[in-house]
Amino acid sequence: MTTPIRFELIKTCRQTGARLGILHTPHGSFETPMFMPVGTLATVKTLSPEELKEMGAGVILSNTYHLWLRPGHDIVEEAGGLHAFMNWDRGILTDSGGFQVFSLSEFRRIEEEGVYFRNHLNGDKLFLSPEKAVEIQNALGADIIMAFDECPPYPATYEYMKQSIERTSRWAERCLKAHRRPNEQGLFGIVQGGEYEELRRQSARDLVSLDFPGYAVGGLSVGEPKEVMNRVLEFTTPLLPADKPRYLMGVGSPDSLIDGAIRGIDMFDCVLPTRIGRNGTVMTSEGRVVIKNAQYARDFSPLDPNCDCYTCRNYTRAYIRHLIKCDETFGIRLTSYHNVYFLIKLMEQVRQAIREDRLADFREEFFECYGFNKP
Ligand SMILES: Cc1cccc2c(=O)nc(N)[nH]c12
Repeated sequence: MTTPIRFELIKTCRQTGARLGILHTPHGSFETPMFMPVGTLATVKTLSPEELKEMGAGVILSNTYHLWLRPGHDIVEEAGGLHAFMNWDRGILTDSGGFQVFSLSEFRRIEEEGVYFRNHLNGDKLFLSPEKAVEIQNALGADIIMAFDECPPYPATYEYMKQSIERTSRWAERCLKAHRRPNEQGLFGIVQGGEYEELRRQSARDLVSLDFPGYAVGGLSVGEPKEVMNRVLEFTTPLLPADKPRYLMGVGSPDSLIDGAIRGIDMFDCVLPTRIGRNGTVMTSEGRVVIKNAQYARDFSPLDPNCDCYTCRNYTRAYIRHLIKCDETFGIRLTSYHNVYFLIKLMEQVRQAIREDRLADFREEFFECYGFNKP
């Protein structure tokens, strides 16, 4: 069987153990560690594929649950799959829908066969199973698809977590059996187990024994403190094969991307840049800027003096503040463009620091400027 997804390890940072790699996919090869912008409904909100390409995006996300409901995976399949439908010819990854069911829908019941819940748009009763989640993703045609998992709430008891990861492992095996296009779409397993090292070990052991082409660390970025996330990564990533990609789901903020890379993560995704961009908050090399604040009314400097993106080269804080205050759509396009660009460029700096074996030094410099070390 030809593997559609291959991870090439280029080097390991001597200072931190972070990895520099290349993720080879049927739609191109992309350097890691990488940030993947989220385009839930087949669009990275307000940004065009050309803009995403010019900023260097390689793999973008879309979502099984949402596209199943609207427009329907059958329509996307008839369009020729997600790449044709959204005019994106680089990499696409779809999440399996499990997480969205738990975070979006009311009234849900989890059974061995799958999850019963209500459509968050109209209240209709729905059922999603490992087989259905893979069928939808096979129709959508992403290069990387995710196993159907339960992302337990945080915190969860050891007992609840144990029965949850054992079911998630059984679901993962069912996903592998249901996968119709293993030569074109790489199916990743999702390691769960919360903050319990023993359960993370058991989940990783189960999934690695099924030999997935890649692995995600799930169940994080669900409200746990950052030190819990970092501790869980410290004992989880070493359990995963060094020659396979490691994807930390739903992360994240600039500091979490750096700390995740240091702990051996290769791929990240998060709605943060476009979500906070839509309410006028931007990430800059000197920390977050809430552009609506009155202090920027006459500030004719760029959002970020150290950024060379389209927004920062052409517009001022005063102008962008004006647009956001007036609910002008162009305003959130400018903030979203800058925020996605900021995280993609941050990962370029992380990769360069790995090449130079100085990611720990880079972390200190970045945290100092960004304000994470400030009391
Ligand atoms: C999107 C996301 C964020 C955070 C965690 C998870 C998870 O555990 N499982 C899935 N399928 N998705 C997740």
